[in-house]
Amino acid sequence: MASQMIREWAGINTFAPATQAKLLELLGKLKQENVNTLTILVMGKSGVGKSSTVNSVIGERAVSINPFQTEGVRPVMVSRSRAGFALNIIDTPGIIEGGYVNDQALEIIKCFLLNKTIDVLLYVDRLDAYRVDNLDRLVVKAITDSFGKEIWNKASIVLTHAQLSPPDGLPYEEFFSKRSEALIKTIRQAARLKKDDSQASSIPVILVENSGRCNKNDSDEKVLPNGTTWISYLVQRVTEIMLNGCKSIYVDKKLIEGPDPNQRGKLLIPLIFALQFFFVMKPIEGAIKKDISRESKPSWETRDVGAANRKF
Ligand SMILES: Nc1nc2c(ncn2[C@@H]2O[C@H](COP(=O)(O)OP(=O)(O)OP(=O)(O)O)[C@@H](O)[C@H]2O)c(=O)[nH]1
Repeated sequence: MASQMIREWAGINTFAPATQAKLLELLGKLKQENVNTLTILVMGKSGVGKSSTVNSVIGERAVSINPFQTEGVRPVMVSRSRAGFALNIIDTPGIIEGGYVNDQALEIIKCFLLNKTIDVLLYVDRLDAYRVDNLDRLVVKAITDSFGKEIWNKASIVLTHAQLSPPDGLPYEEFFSKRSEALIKTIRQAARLKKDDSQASSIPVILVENSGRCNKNDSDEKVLPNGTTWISYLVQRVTEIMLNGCKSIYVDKKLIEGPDPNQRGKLLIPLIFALQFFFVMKPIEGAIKKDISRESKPSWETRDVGAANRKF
């Protein structure tokens, strides 16, 4: 029923014909694999370009953009359908406020996601930020604590403001690769991903330029300084993540609330009692018995016993 209410994805017609053709080909590939719905969650710090990226991908101004960081805004799900395929993109507000994770904002996002399935997470940041700081770690940790480590198997980093000239004459690719490595390292550390976690070493990084001044190639497609036609590249990477064999994340009550504190450790109680009995009670009992058997009776006790015997 919900799919009947989804608006047609008309924004795709605003893209260059070459981009449209690639997107429709990718949607066809998903449908071939029996994927008819794709839900993308967009998260990141405030003002990094999350909403702008949603609008760029949808091809219309579906969510509002604010040049000033907005706090306390609710998540928004933009749904569009095309040829029987439903695309949902969930835009979320930044979760950092005053240098800390805003728990209330995080709770609102989690409640919004209840009973939804996250197929792909786009973790958005800016390419033109020159270092990774504690805020990045806090956001990554909050995402991991909320949806589990597995969310990173379904994630990609998105770096906006990608039409830049790197500082100090650094080649574009070198700057991009250094920025990506720093962010991937931070995600691995903050999310505590181990080397054998399937996607830990290969979180894809997608470059995005949301500005209307983004360059275009001869086919009128939006193109980055490294020659990537980024809209179709983004959808291609998203398709690959969708089909990468790792499970999508279903957000249920248990995931949001964490394990039931009343159940936590309940199974360990008999084991703890058994250990206490064998390794604490028994040795103490043994020691007491040994002590009693070794005890030499005091002379007054022996004397009294002798006197008492004589009386009888
Ligand atoms: N030049 C350039 N500007 C961008 C790009 N992406 C976003 N912006 C600008 O950055 C500002 C913030 O963008 P938003 O899309 O509102 O960022 P957000 O992450 O959704 O922000 P919050 O909703 O506050 O968390 C706006 O002024 C955008 O126009 C980009 O790729 N290039």
